[in-house]
Amino acid sequence: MENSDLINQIVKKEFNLPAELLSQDAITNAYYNYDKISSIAKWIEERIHFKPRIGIICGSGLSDIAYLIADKQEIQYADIPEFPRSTVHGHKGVFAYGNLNNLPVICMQGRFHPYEGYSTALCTLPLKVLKLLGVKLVIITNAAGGLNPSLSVGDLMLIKDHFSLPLLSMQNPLVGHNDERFGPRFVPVSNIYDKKLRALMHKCGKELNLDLKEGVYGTISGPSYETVTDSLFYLKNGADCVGMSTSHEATVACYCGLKVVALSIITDKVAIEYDAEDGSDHNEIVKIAKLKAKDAEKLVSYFITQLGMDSRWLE
Ligand SMILES: O=P(O)(O)O[C@H]1O[C@H](CO)[C@@H](O)[C@H]1O
Ligand code: HPA
Repeated sequence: MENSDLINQIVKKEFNLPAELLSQDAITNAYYNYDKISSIAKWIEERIHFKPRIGIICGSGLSDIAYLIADKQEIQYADIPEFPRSTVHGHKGVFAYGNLNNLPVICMQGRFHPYEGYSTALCTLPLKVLKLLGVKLVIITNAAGGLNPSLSVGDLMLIKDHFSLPLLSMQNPLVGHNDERFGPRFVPVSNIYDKKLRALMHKCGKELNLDLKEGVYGTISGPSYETVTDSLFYLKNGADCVGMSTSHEATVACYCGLKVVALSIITDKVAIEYDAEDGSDHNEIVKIAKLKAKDAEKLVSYFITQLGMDSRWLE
């Protein structure tokens, strides 16, 4: 059977309507239903023989976080049936797994972005897979452009909230039929970035002598960067930095009952004055993220050690 016939058949069964009449997120969620995602998780489980408790998503240029894993093993996304592929420079497309400071961790070296052509539901499919693998907490990282003049290139920023026009305007991964086995239809999101985990992260930052900032992450859909007016709009509405990921991932993690902590590396300063020079360049962003990744790695590693000291964090 042709793939499009199959998709139409699945959608028709769920909605009794042709797929053409539905949003991409609704179609994705119909296709990647609970059974399909369970079979992806089972495929991975059978190969890794390992129950991860912590998931890490590596942002652009931040794949080396995975090298913190002592006995690291890998699965390529390309080998996993019906799993998307990474297409962006700085995103390898690999699940790395093993023990990190004695805690079982699975690390996504590469995420999926809506601008690659994936629906937000597809971009966040891995969070549902992580949930079924046994993950309780996710550490999301990203490279972001600094909007707030108090942020400098190289700063580490703990995310306390997000502001996302795409999420507010129907690019929401939870659109479509809901399966309560993952989470509820309507999801409260005012405390996605757990306050206690943020306090723990700040404690870690202090003990490591790192200058850890805190702020709001703004999401645009990309792949074009933001105009000056876009940036001013985000800044005026509370965002301190801007990127093209994270918010939809954190939303799905929260929906699935996973605890979320998220970190941005400020890789560039976004222009907030008209006619200023435009410094946004992805190769440069990846280069800066790699250069500055050491502090993020130290922080993540120490944070995981702290998580290991109290089993309640990973309940
Ligand atoms: O958010 P991550 O994946 O770190 O990457 C950031 O870098 C890319 C833009 O240069 C965008 O994908 C943006 O979201
Ligand atoms: O300046 C930026 N804008 C959007 N996304 C980004 N990701 C890294 N830097 C940026």
